Amino acid sequence: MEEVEAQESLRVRCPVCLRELPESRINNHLDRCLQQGAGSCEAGEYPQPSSKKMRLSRPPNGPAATLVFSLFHKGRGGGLSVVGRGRGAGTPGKDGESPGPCCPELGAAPGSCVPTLSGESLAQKLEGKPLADKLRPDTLRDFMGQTQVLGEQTLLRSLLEAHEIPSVILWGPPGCGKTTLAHIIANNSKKNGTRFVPLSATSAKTNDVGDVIKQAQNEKRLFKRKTILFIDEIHRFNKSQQDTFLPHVECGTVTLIGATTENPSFQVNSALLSRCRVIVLEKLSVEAMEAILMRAVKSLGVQVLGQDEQHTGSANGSESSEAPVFIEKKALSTLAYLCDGDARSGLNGLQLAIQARVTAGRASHQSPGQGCSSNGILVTEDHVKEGLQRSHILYDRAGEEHYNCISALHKSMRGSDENASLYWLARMLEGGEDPLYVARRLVRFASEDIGLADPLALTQAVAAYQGCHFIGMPEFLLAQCVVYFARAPKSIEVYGAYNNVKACLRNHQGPLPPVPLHLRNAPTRLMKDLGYGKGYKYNPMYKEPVEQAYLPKELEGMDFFKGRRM
Ligand SMILES: Nc1ncnc2c1ncn2[C@@H]1O[C@H](COP(=O)(O)OP(=O)(O)OP(=O)(O)O)[C@@H](O)[C@H]1O
Repeated sequence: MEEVEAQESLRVRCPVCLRELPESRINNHLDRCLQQGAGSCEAGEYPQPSSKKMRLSRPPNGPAATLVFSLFHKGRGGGLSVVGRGRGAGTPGKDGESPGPCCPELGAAPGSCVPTLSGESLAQKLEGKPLADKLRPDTLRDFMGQTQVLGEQTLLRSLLEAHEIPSVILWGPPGCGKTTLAHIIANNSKKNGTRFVPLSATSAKTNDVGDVIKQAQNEKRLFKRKTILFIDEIHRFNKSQQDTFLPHVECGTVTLIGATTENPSFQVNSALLSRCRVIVLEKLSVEAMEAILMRAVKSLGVQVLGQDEQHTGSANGSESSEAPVFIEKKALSTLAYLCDGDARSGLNGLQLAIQARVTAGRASHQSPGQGCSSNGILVTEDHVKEGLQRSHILYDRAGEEHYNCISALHKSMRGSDENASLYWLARMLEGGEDPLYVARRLVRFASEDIGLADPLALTQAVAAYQGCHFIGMPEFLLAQCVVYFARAPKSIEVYGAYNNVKACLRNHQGPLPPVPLHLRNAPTRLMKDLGYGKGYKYNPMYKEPVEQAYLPKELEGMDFFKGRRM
């Protein structure tokens, strides 16, 4: 009797649904949980997430495997999310296959599928989640470009086809498909029962990682099931957070997929890096972008107009009562160019342009004579340009581009190339860079690179910095300063000499030499008695140059400007 009570009081957590149960019931519960799916959980016994951030959403009649082992949800503020794979707008059908017919003739890459977006009207299709999210591909067939790492005969492709996923770091610029690729790997690996757990390093805590690891250990031990841990923006974890999963990657408890826009050699713990393959994704090519955009317009039911075609009649034979929508082919090509290899920007730009036109079309329909054509709505190249937030396209303020551009500006000024200097400045400011960030760099440049060759440069830089505080967009103010600096004579004399002093201090063996007594101030009697200030020659009292040592004895004759003793 006592033994039964003891068993009842000992509670263990089911590794599948995370529910805590008496030990005596765990085996039966597990069998049900695994064989019949989440539905086997008795009423009211559906798992409660262990952490607040953990979301377990259950597809209406989905199997347990779908509940626990899938899903991939991209969210920038995501935290730990193990999300059930519901069939929302644009989500694929069973087994990761995209619904809807394969339509290679639509201009997308051969074999690509056009997802059917839910919603009756175009306006409804454009509502809710961003188009880029709705259209995130689930299969490699719809993943465009990046053939250097995913083309036929590449290592990664063979591994994916063999369901052998090594630990990888996906490194590439924003919107090039890192999360999408991880999403595809998730779908792929689900087929052999591998769990996929996504975390976002922007909000996940070390405890969240610990929870995932614990669960992965249980899964491995009890069911021989593998876990893939996807960490978005892995560079945001500090080195010690990265250390928490290092041993578990090493012993195979989890396969790690990290995504980063930052150079992993600086941002990822070197021990971790040496256990992962680094896959470098590139900005998407214009052709790949065109294919992505083409897939998007087809999924929206928007018709593409060639150069000389007129927009008449209904788009795509739509029977809907709303006006048909057309887009110029040129508009798509321009968008593909301007989005600078960032598919998210391209798709967002397309969505904004179409949305704006549809809204304007509706308004003019209500008050005729304001530009609505009875033949339908046309989206042109200009509309698409408007829809693009250039700031998000040309320049990535948070990423590597930020450092690349400021470095290019600094070097152009140093090289006295006023055209290049202005170009890099404009590229940053037009891309939305913080003017104060540039101004601070100018202050540094004035002292490091111009120095005493033109001491006024520093005054200019500080004035430019202050000016930035006074006016909204101080581009001309900064431009003036940048051109002044590009044209100014340069001197690194002080910069070099100071570095020599720093090196001298760093390399000094033993305690630093004391300040010579004659250079010390002697405000008290005691200090005077100790010899402070004794023998000091007050220069204004002498007509001729004063012979006096100012450096410690050991450094006598040192010339930091030449970096050696005289
Ligand atoms: N290679 C691709 N093929 C098809 N669609 C893509 C591709 N890359 C990106 N996309 C589209 O762009 C959207 C954004 O891509 P994704 O989230 O994968 O970018 P990312 O590289 O992870 O960016 P970030 O670093 O900003 O998170 C996806 O939802 C998808 O619709």
